[in-house]
Amino acid sequence: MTMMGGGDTLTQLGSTVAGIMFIWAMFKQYFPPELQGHIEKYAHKLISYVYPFIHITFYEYPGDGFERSKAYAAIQQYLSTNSTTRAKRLKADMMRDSRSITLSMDDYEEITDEFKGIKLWWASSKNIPKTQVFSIFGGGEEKRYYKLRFHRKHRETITKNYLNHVLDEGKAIEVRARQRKLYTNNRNEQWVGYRSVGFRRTMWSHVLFEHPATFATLAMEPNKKEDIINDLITFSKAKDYYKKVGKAWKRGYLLYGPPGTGKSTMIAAMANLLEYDVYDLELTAVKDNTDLRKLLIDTSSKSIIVIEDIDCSLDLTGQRKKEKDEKKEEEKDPIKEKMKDDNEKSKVTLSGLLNFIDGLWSACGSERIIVFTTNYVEKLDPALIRRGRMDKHIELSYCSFEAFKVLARNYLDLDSHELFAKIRVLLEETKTSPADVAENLMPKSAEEDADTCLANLIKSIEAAKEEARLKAEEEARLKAEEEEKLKAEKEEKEKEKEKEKEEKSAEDVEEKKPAVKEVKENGVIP
Ligand SMILES: Nc1ncnc2c1ncn2[C@@H]1O[C@H](COP(=O)(O)OP(=O)(O)OP(=O)(O)O)[C@@H](O)[C@H]1O
Ligand SMILES: [Mg+2]
Repeated sequence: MTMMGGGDTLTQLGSTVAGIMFIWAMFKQYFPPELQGHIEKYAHKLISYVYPFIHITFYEYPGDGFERSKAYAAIQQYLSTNSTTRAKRLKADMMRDSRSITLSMDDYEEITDEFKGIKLWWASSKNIPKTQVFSIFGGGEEKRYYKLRFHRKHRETITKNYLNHVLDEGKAIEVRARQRKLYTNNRNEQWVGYRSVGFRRTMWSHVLFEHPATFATLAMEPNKKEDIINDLITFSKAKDYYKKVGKAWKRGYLLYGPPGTGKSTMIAAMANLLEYDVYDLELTAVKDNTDLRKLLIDTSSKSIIVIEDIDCSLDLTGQRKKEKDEKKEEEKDPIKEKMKDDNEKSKVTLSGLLNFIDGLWSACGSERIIVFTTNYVEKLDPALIRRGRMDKHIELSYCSFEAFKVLARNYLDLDSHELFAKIRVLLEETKTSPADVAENLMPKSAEEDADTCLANLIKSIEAAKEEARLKAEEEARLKAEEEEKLKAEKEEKEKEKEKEKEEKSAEDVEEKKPAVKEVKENGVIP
């Protein structure tokens, strides 16, 4: 492969011509205007004859310079895979958020590329400004750019096809190499902080997403699991379908069930299956509906937006009422006031949240999954979880025998064991969460083997069973006592009523007597 193509001599020629043009610009005032026109016309002809190339420059930070150009990033990816075998001087770099070293073309290096038999030259370079401006975010002091050079007769093909090819290819490489991220939303005040130093607002902070959970390790009935996996994969491939039916390309999942049944684990498994980023939205840190919308707009496609324990984050009307009451008592205490300011309550309303999920704004960006988790599905507003908002409702419940088998395989590499039958019966009788089962199956010391772990599990379930039995007994006893008490009270009341009745009838008799006497006295009785 050629490193410095035939274009190199032409480049030199080009700069010579440019030099001549510069001198011409200085002296042209001494020529009469008609002659000027003639000279320029022929000069341009001459230039295009000896220098038939077109240059296109792609800056890393175009425009105001805060946002890195997407085209530059894509070209960098494209060239780094295409150039490492060809360029002599390479630059090793630890890409942001990546753990491995990536190689790219060093500054002032040039490589050739070929597209449909057309030869092109890519050069990387940078402008160093005369005044050094300090910038902590890079991109401020040096302006890096890539320059593409090609023969002008290929203009059509290059601008229409080749550039698209480079951008698409670059993006695809980026997606393949990308490290997935777990984001969480910052409090509103922190956005302003970032803005004041001239960096673009960051509403989300992130770390690398490295949760090891997969659907293979998730304990759940196999057919239910299969169903969810199919649903997710169908969704991720349904771009054209969603377009056809006129729906935004997104899907809502509601995960509900008791604590420790794998709701959070399932979200991680979903992200790993589809290779999506995860946005963990903390609703209580969102100031109001407008901020909620801004957060939504700032999420990327191919992502899962998660709101955990939605029933707790969304105590909407009650929350504000309580705040007012508290204010009266605390007004004189400055420390408490300050503390309250710090955890100022969110003013996100139910309608704000509904809009977040399927309002007009939710359609910007695509390929997004929204997941709610809750322990109490019955507490949620029906509007929030109706189909169309939360399309699929998934119940995660206590550990079944099938789910136990998955855990036994994960934790102990066991497919069967003589104790399985006993465990099956116990699991059917007692509500045990997969988290509890998993905890017991994990060896606690080097001496513990599968047998001891299973025995531990049995012991633990039996203890839980005993506890549940005692609790049920206690409850039954309390209930019986309560009933007894109620019955006694009722009897007491009835007795009292009886007594009242008797007294009343006795009084009536007393009252009637004088009336008769009176009548008799008047002598009206027949
Ligand atoms: N179905 C499951 N399959 C495999 N592991 C599970 C499962 N359920 C729970 N676990 C284990 O138990 C732990 C707790 O589970 P997880 O955090 O997913 O529960 P959760 O349903 O989100 O609970 P909560 O409602 O309290 O948030 C996990 O670390 C995981 O190892
Ligand atoms: Mg959870």
